[in-house]
Amino acid sequence: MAKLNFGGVEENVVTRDEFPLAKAQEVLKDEVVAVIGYGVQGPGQALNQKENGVNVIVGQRKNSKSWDKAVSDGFVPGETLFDIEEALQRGTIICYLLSDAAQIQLWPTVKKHLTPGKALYFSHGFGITYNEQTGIVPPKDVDVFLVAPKGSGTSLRRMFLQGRGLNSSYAIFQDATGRAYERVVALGIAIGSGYLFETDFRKEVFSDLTGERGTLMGAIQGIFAAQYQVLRSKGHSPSESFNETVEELTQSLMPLVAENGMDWMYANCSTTAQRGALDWWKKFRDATLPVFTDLYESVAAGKEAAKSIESNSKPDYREKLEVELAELRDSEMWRAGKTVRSLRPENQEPAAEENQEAFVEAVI
Ligand SMILES: NC(=O)c1ccc[n+]([C@@H]2O[C@H](COP(=O)([O-])OP(=O)(O)OC[C@H]3O[C@@H](n4cnc5c(N)ncnc54)[C@H](O)[C@@H]3O)[C@@H](O)[C@H]2O)c1
Ligand SMILES: CC(C)(O)[C@@H](O)C(=O)O
Ligand SMILES: [Mg+2]
Ligand SMILES: [Mg+2]
Repeated sequence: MAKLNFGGVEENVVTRDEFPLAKAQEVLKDEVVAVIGYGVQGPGQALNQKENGVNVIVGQRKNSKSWDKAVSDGFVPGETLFDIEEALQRGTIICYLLSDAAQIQLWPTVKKHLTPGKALYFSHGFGITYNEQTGIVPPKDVDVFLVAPKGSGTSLRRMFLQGRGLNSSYAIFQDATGRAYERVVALGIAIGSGYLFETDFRKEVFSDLTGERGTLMGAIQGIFAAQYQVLRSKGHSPSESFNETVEELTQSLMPLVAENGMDWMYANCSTTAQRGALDWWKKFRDATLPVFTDLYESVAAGKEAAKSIESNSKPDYREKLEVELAELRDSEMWRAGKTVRSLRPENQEPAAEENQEAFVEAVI
């Protein structure tokens, strides 16, 4: 394992140089990897493994949209696609990729098939860390580990197809066979990770829940909404407000941050912009610090897990989520965004004009 220096702190990292795909294939050659669940992570992880030469099968409820998707992705019923219980029985490594709430419901069935020497794989520390709420307590004679891609399953698949790799964390909770390390790292490489950094189950779930509620998803929408509201209330048009809040960030400035860091993005903006950003960023940090602290405490106390379990275990949770997503989609800001996206030259097609017209009608 390589030790790399991250801003002055040494950490364990597994790279593809050190653990190439051929080594992963060798480690996994006698395994049957059963991917249980074919939602967002399931397809990315299953297809990448399959194309990386791993013996992978999918377990999914029959008569579901995800079952049909697995078929159209090339998994063959009775050969590489089975109902969940049969896949659990056939698999030597169980990749538990149902939604975190569904993992609770199905746990008694999964547990039944965890015979000695098998491995239980997660992509989140949720089920194990919050086991008082989930009831997920694996038998002692199986390996238990995780590989958590740091991004959407959609990105995992897209980056794989582009010859790139999404980074993932990995953690071992239980090493019953003495092979947990090589198994988890081999899986991490096989699903298409660019590299793997070490964590534990608790840290993975605490950081992940904080990140998605914070800067990655919750905070970013909150900051967008606040700035957009101020600009609109001061008489700026939707197109100007959206461009100055979202479009410029995603299309122009974030790619520069991704490439070479914040100071480099700043250095590629005017000295006027740099002066202002350097003056204001600490005010934003100080204003949001208490919110982030509350958020972390809520995560660490298990309150965020409880809320997710409670709402996502209801039979109509998909419909309820869809109502809330529609609220975002139907807000003026994101309707303006739809028009703005349609105007990108690469998206120019006749439909763009319809969008423009629809938006003009809706806003004026
Ligand atoms: N979505 C992501 O990109 C992402 C990223 C990193 C980690 N993760 C983690 O990966 C795991 C899987 O997440 P996901 O977002 O892919 O899940 P998901 O919400 O897309 O659901 C996965 C599958 O669960 C099935 N399912 C739902 N309820 C069920 C039930 N009661 N019985 C049987 N099947 C049921 C669905 O049909 C679907 O195929 C979770 O632990 C999640 O936290 C997800
Ligand atoms: C893709 C995310 C936000 O990183 C993941 O954590 C999830 O839960 O979907
Ligand atoms: Mg998450
Ligand atoms: Mg995440």
